[in-house]
Amino acid sequence: MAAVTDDFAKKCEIKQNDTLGRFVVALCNLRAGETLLLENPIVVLPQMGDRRCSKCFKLTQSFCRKCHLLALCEDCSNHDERDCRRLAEMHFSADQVELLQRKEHTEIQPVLKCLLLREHEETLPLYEEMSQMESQLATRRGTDIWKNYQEHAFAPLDAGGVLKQLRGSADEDLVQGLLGILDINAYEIRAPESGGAMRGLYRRAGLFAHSCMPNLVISIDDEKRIKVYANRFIAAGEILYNCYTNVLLGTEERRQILKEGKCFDCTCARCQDPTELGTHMSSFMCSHCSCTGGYIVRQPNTGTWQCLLNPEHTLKQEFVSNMLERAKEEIFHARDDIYRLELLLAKLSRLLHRNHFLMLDLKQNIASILRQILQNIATRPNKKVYERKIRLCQEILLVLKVVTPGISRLKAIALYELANTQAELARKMYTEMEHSANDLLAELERVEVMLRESLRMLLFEPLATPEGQLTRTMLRELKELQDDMKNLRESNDDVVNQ
Ligand SMILES: C[S@@+](CC[C@H](N)C(=O)[O-])C[C@H]1O[C@@H](n2cnc3c(N)ncnc32)[C@H](O)[C@@H]1O
Repeated sequence: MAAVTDDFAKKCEIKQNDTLGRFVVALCNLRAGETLLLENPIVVLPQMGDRRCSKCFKLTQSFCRKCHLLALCEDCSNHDERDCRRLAEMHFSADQVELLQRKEHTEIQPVLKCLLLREHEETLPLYEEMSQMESQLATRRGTDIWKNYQEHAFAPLDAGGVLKQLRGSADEDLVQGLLGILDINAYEIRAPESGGAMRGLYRRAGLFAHSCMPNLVISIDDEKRIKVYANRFIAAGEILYNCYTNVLLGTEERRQILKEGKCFDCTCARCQDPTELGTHMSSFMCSHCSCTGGYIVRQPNTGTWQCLLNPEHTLKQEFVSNMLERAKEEIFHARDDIYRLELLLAKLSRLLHRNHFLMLDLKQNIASILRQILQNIATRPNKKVYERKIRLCQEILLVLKVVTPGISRLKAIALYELANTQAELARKMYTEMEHSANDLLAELERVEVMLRESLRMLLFEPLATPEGQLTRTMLRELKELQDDMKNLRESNDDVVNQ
């Protein structure tokens, strides 16, 4: 059952306008890191196309043997008793069950879970609140996603006789509306299997408007409870913004995801700025010979790609789209191969700005492979491997500092990676006698500053999250670092006193 903390009522106000629909503003000044909302989900559902056990959420193709309609894996013996009983009393024929259980009709499950909220007195208020949420029904009508839901949710639910057995009426618009509400409002949550994802719908957390420069951080713990906190000081009256997409994508990509997935055009400061706040995360290098150092950016009003130094130097949209498609494909094929990734990075650096989102993607890929190499003691990596990873972390951090100012998980993790690698390199150089004890101490002092900065951001994360766990590891590592520094200082004092 969804529980909302008092924080939201005390610190937030729900407003409405023509552009945003309902949105949330701060009722009072908020400190960086201050919690605004802790909330349990109304429903937890698989991502589109997946089928998950109603009890443990593992991927499955099995169904409950009593109700026949809700998924239940072989390891679980039961799911919500009320839902099971309600569906079992509908007594579907073998043909109906066969239709409703078909592999391709995965979207039946989310619709059923939502409609079942309406069947019980206790959950009816949740259903009513959920049905107030934005569904973008009119915008989605007749689109591909509508047709997909028609085929894999409404048609089988209708033909299988489920809709007419439910308490209230349920027509095509209701089914499409519920699926729209999930697509527009649900948050991605971690699935039981590593790297997997599913969705959670929250009463209050779904009300925050979007900005590509958000002032909120969203974190969902292992119990699927959402925590929303301020990433910077927020003055009373400011609109509270979450980011619905990946901040490390370029403007066109972010806007396309928002348009297709959430049905609106983002007008935030970053989307309006052709240089993306000076980061050039979507800029091309101007290859005109008279134009060294010129960057070609997309003008948001006209959509033309023009050099900032010389506006006559332009690129055609078709060239840009094809080039990016090709680059994405090459990155995909080069994944896990550090040599190919480095070669691609060098090749693309002649076409794309060093901070272009695809360059950042490549740099993150390379940094992650370098992490694995450095963790493997047997490979005895040389100094250059550490230095390359440090350089990449620094380059990524420079961009993150602009696009995720304030408290940021991404920035905290990049800083931790940098600090860790710098500490390892300093220790290695000391062991190999390339560093004196004083050099090592100075380096570890710099690392300590970075670790503390990273920890200051991660301390707001709930413990039952990967970042919360990382915080524990970091606290231990910080203590070990401080012990090392103490020993180094003491051994220095011994030398001086002799
Ligand atoms: C998760 S809902 C937010 C709550 C919603 N406004 C409501 O009334 O229930 C997302 C929807 O809010 C609107 N929205 C959110 N952020 C927006 C923005 N920056 N610009 C325009 N519309 C926005 C869009 O209609 C979008 O589909």
